[in-house]
Amino acid sequence: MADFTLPIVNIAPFIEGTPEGKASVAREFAEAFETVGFAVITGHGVPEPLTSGLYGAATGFFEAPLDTKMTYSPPEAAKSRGYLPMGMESVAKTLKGETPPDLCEALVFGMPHHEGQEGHNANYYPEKPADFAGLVKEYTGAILELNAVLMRLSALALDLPEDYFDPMYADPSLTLRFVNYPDQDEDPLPGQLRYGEHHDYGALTILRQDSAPGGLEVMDLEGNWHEAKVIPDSFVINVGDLLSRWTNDRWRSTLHRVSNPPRTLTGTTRRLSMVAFTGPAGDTEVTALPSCVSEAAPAKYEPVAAGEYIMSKIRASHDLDSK
Ligand SMILES: O=C(O)CCC(=O)C(=O)O
Ligand SMILES: [Fe+2]
Repeated sequence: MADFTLPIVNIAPFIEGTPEGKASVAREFAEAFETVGFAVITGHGVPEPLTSGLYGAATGFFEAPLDTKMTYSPPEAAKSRGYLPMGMESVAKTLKGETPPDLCEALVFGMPHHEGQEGHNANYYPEKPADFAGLVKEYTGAILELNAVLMRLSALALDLPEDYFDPMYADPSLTLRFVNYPDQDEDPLPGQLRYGEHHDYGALTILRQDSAPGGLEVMDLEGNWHEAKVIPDSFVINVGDLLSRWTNDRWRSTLHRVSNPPRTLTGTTRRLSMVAFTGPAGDTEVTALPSCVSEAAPAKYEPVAAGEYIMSKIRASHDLDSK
């Protein structure tokens, strides 16, 4: 347990763009995703004041009374936007059937520039703190820029031309999920966690976590859970089911969860994460990448449309498929 660390990859040499720098970052990226399915990236170029400003705004939102927060909860059953109070979601249901609700509340945004387009609902932007909407839009732009870099890096790491994914990411998908894990005044139920074990659904997830106790844990190949240490000014990147499937399982979509803080701690253990789930345009047909199939390793999966695949996972997490 003590010696497990997620691979740390400084991507600045890729962004700066010498061929040797790019090739060496791509090798580190490939190694991380083929073995652990996670990497911690530094040198990413997202301005720290933007990230920490938004972190502060999201913290302020969750401090509002529940009835204020509920005014941002949408009417539809499978909620992929707005406020999701505690008790709404049990993410481990996607794997294990009935499980107790996760000990978190969330505020979710879809892509600002998709709002109002067919198949895309409007976002709910809190009025307070002031300029939350502006910060969300600015951060979305910065994360999409980073994601475009990461997908070019992914292409090289998968032995594809650097611009291979560009057409599928001209109009990418992005869901921004702010998650608040409150203090736990009462004992959790048996098996109840801050966020149950799960795989992410999409392509790359870009996560900013904070250093409060009761944090992200990642499963290794032997089935042991390990704490993901928090590196300042970094993002945790992981491979979701869609990207793993795209690579014909060459890259791992690794099981992870958020643990409860130890009951012995006094003082606050409240934790806030900012999670960006990214993917290609919703109508992208995801079929095994040419560099990931061979006679010895034929394609394992049927082609799927990216957007439909992710929606089916969201429905399962809300237990709607069985109703
Ligand atoms: O809060 C975290 O560190 C991870 C959250 C997570 O895994 C998710 O939202 O999918
Ligand atoms: Fe996750």
